[in-house]
Amino acid sequence: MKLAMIGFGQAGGKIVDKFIEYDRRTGGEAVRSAVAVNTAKADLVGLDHVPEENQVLIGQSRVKGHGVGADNELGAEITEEDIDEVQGAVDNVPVHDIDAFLVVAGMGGGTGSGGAPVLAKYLKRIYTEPVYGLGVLPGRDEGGIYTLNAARSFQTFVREVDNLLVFDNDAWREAGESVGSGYDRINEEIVRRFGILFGAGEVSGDDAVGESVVDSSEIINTLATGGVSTIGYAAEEVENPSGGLLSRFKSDGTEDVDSTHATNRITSLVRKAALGRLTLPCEIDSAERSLLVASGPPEYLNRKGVEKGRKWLENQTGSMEVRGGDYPVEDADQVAGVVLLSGVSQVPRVEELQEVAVETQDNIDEIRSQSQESTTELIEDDDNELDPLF
Ligand SMILES: Nc1nc2c(ncn2[C@@H]2O[C@H](COP(=O)(O)OP(=O)(O)OP(=O)(O)O)[C@@H](O)[C@H]2O)c(=O)[nH]1
Repeated sequence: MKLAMIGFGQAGGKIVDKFIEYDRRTGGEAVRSAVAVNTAKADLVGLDHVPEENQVLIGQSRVKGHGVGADNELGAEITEEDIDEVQGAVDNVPVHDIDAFLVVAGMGGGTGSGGAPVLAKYLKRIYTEPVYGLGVLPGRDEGGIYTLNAARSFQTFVREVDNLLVFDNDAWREAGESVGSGYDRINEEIVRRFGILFGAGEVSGDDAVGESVVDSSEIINTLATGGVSTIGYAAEEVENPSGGLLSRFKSDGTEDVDSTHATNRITSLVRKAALGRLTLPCEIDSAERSLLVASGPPEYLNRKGVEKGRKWLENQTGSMEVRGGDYPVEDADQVAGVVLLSGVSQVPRVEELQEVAVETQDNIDEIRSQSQESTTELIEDDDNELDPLF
């Protein structure tokens, strides 16, 4: 799937940077174009891979390159005012060559949380390609203002994008890890999961030696539910055909992979992926549609495994809208199963986020004194009443 990625705010920029690195490392081509937008100059300077001409500093007249300090109302205002500058960078995107936009942002801060929904709305007005979001939820220990930002932004972001893919930092924090210290590890996890999904729809004709390769229209159809999506992943090491003396492949190059074993491995990975830790934990039977991808050396992929995995997912989700296929990666030393659950509705974390946001409004004086940031307008604006999400 060919994507134009736009990273908004610090987390968004870092994750897009990581996606480019992942593509280069794995020979993938999912990121056709990358743009980073920020109100803080230092965050843009820290990027290694997003081309400089595609880095956009907005709000200079308001915050002088110093960021909006978790004020997401200000982040949204600045984005509206400076949307032409963002458009200037989006003009570099070869839109005829992409399948969709992906706007990536942390939901807890000010710039990404405020700006990403504004940009998504704008892109949808201008372009016919789908606009997806990748929203990162803050950890529970980040404080009230981050939760409040996330609750409000999440609501708006879901409304403005064609589908919001969600990653919950909180579900991925390791015991004893402080806020921020695990981001490198977490960002790796994000790009691995989403990278396989997006890479799967990007196998060119020449590489398509898999039995039933996933194409981008299947990903788009799965995401057409709208609402919120989550991803599961599981992998198992295997011996690669080019794996040296111990290789189980014959000297004439033909594979010697036991097909029953390969089938069972795929179905078991699909189960582990769906029942293990999701990017956003949820009840999987609340998914409207799903898609499974089996990736790895082509010799280890087979149609039967994918079919059995699909049947199992149909049973688990109670939906017949389950797509599936494989993503052959010649040099891989793992077989991986990725499950995309789209249009999920029973998500405890989102329900909790909303409750906390409502409580937060009641304790606003306390939060104001804890936060240096101006939250007044955001909280006192009557139009910002919280609506139920599901
Ligand atoms: N997964 C992940 N989450 C991050 C990372 N950096 C920040 N976050 C999360 O994203 C939220 C928003 O932070 P930032 O992206 O730094 O904020 P911003 O959008 O730049 O906004 P301001 O700094 O307020 O201008 C935080 O609450 C964290 O939960 C990162 O590298 N990876």
